[in-house]
Amino acid sequence: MLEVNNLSLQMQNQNLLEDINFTLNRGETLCIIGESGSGKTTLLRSLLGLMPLSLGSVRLNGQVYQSPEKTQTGLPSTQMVMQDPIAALNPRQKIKLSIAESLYRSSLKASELDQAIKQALKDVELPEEIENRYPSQISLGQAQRVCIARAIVAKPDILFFDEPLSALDAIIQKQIAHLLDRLKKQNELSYIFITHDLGFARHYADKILLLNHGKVEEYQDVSLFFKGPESAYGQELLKAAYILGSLPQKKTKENRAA
Ligand SMILES: Nc1ncnc2c1ncn2[C@@H]1O[C@H](COP(=O)(O)OP(=O)(O)OP(=O)(O)O)[C@@H](O)[C@H]1O
Repeated sequence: MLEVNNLSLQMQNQNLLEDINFTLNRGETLCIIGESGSGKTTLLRSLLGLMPLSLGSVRLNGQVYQSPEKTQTGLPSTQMVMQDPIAALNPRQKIKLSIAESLYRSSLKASELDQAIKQALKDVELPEEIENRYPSQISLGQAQRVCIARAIVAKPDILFFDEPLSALDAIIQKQIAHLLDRLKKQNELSYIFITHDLGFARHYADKILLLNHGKVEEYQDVSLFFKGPESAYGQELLKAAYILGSLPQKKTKENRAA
């Protein structure tokens, strides 16, 4: 579905991204990991056409959307969920309007729009009455659910997430991670996550893309990566995560289902 070929990005004579290649199929989750400054956000921004490519291409269902000759802002059938849900919502708008904005291109009648918003809130397990509140009148966890509702209401094929759980406490993180997993299975969605949380990546990813100084250190099936990364950088990263306790010891069938 999504194909990234030889993507490179230079800015101010610096190689911010170099020769990035990966694919994402329907129903797959890719986690982009790597230390701070490795180029994760830059990669996401270049996929979305917010930064121009120097080389390479981004294709969606066979069609080129980004290349040095062509920069299209926003890929069709994609939506984005950011790290800070409160900052992502307009404080002066009721939740209902924030969700409705995702459908501004659709030709839905008012009653259908209303129904789609109610269904999206139900899908993210929020009470219907939240639609009439302002962002300041809901919790952080509820706000992130609203942002997810706003993303899924447009019925995308791919959702991009930039650290969507990092602003939340552990219990809410777990609830939202489960919600995202359920929505993915129900709607056959594909996900691309930027995350520093290797425990999350091990649990939810199908594939791992490890970046270091704008280059791919590893692009691996999740189980192979966590069994033993091939690169010295990958090994060092996992070692640090085990020492700091940010990576639980073993992924088993039982705890994957938990
Ligand atoms: N518009 C820009 N012009 C020049 N350099 C940039 C630009 N945007 C990002 N960079 C540089 O690109 C590098 C990668 O930044 P990026 O934000 O992609 O890293 P990251 O892996 O997402 O980091 P973090 O995990 O801290 O969010 C950094 O050195 C940054 O300073």
